Amino acid sequence: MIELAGLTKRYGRTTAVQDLTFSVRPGVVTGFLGPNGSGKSTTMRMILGLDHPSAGQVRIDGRRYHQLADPLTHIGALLEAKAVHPGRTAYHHLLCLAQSNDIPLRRIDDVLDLVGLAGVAKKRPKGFSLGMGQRLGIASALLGDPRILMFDEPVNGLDPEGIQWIRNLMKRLAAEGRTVFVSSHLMSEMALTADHLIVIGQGRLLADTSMARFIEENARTFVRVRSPDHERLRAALERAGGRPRQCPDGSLEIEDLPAARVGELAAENDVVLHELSHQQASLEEAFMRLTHESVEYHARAGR
Ligand SMILES: Nc1ncnc2c1ncn2[C@@H]1O[C@H](COP(=O)(O)OP(=O)(O)OP(=O)(O)O)[C@@H](O)[C@H]1O
Repeated sequence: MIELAGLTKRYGRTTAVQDLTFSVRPGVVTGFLGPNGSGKSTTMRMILGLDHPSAGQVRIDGRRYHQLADPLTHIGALLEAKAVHPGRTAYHHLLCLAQSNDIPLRRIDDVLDLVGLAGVAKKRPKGFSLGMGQRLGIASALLGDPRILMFDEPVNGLDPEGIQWIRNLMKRLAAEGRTVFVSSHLMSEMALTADHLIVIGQGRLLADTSMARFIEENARTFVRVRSPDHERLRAALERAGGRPRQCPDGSLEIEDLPAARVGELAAENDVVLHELSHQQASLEEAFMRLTHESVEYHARAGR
């Protein structure tokens, strides 16, 4: 478990992170979302003890990062995929990490296998593709077999196969009972991966909730209906207490009647339907609504 209490970071006049209090729990993938510059990387660096908080604290399984005897066996992280010595082979890179953290050397082959890099273990990372670099970063994070994993933008720049591989890996790690904390700008990907969400804006906590609840609370769901006889349909919907909205494409949107009721009303009134669909709001829409103000603030400040 990762626990943040009143975590704050100021850089001169900029407050990058302000009074963040939340916990990241084991057994689920927790997504970490926020607009550009909202403080995600700064928060992650403080969790790893790479940045010193101006106020507040972070606990990793109840202890500060610097109090952990062999940190890599408690928490593994991928922050900068390219933070690898270019002159060392993939194997040698992992060997240095294992030796300096008292990790059994057999773990090197295990993680190389796990991330699919066994065949290039003796190659230097400077020739690696972006996807291979990410895999080596993930191998480093997994080397100490930690119960907590943290990934900053792990799918950045990856192809669909690489993205799917990382998604399945995260889910598997969480299913093993580990704590998985991951940031991403790809909303559609986050919607498929995360069970729980932490959302920040301008360094402050905006939401700490399940994925389903976040979407339900921050985005609109409605029924879309299309008919060649939409005036009669509209009248029937209004008689039933609905308030259909006419869209420019000729369809009607109804927020206050369920799809089944709209279908029944159409049948009762002999109205032909060309479309009847429940429109599920997306994570992206929910995120945009919630963070709109912080983005606006930045745009105004920029001007
Ligand atoms: N070392 C630093 N010195 C000064 N300001 C910094 C430093 N690191 C971050 N900041 C500022 O703190 C704020 C938060 O930055 P941070 O990189 O944590 O955001 P982020 O959410 O990770 O952004 P992105 O999604 O763009 O990666 C920004 O205003 C940034 O300019």
